[in-house]
Amino acid sequence: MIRVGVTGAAGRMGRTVIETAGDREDVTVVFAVDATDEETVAGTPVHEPDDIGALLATHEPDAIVDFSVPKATVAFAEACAAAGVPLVTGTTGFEDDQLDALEGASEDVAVLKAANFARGIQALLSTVHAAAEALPGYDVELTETHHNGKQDAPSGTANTLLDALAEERDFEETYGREGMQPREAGEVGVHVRRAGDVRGEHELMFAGNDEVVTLTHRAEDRGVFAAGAIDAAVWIAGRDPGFYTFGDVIEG
Ligand SMILES: NC(=O)C1=CN([C@@H]2O[C@H](COP(=O)(O)OP(=O)(O)OC[C@H]3O[C@@H](n4cnc5c(N)ncnc54)[C@H](OP(=O)(O)O)[C@@H]3O)[C@@H](O)[C@H]2O)C=CC1
Ligand SMILES: O=C(O)C1=N[C@H](C(=O)O)C[C@H](O)C1
Repeated sequence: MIRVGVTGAAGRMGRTVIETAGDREDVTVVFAVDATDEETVAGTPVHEPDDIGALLATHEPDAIVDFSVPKATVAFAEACAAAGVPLVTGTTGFEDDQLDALEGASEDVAVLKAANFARGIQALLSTVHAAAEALPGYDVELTETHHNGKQDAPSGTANTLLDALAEERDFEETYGREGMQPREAGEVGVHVRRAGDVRGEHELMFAGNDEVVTLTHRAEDRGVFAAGAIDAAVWIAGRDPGFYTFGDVIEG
């Protein structure tokens, strides 16, 4: 049984992590942190972000599971590095300097960052490489859909899919189109939709002249992300410092 602290605890994902952990026997939540005014989340008392150093020292958790906002994640990573507590973060929307800060923390402690903790996305990533290799010259367009509360665009997962595609071919991204804007050779259109409470949908289309292949992942419940993040926390407990991905967890 590992002991974790949850940051961003009162958000859509943090709350789901605490609820999911309550149904598992390999993890227990020892503290929760959020900027909210709520006193508890799913029965767990919520502490202020500034308390993170003291919480790490008092509870000595095996890992932190973070779904918050980029600025807060960087502060938590620095506190984790100082306390020697591994960090698992699913937060997305980082600027380059914030990514540098996370990598800096990973010199002192294990840090695992994943834009998507659904196992299906790991399978989709492998398929992207295979499709791009098998379908040279086919046009590619990426569409992602999320709930109306999502802050960052395109999604972290969309960027991860584009990174995977970039390992196979050169392209320029174009974000939406309007007016007289025909498709340029070698571009990948990226399309962002925000509506309702869609948990997260990503579709990568490969189109030739007479055929279309679409690779689609649809998360139907946030529990799928929470389960993967908790699996990552179990995996990272006791690991050496370093910067890890969810792919490392899947590979075992
Ligand atoms: N990797 C993955 O599998 C997934 C990643 N995500 C990502 O996780 C992140 C969170 O998503 P979601 O839960 O939907 O977002 P929410 O906005 O619902 O939750 C974020 C929470 O973080 C809190 N917060 C803000 N500032 C701080 C701070 N300084 N310290 C502690 N908590 C703080 C917010 O509080 P307040 O509202 O009061 O500001 C809020 O409760 C996003 O970046 C999202 O893209 C989401 C789903 C899956
Ligand atoms: O904000 C969300 O909800 C999600 N964010 C992640 C992302 O930006 O890729 C993962 C998932 O799609 C849900």
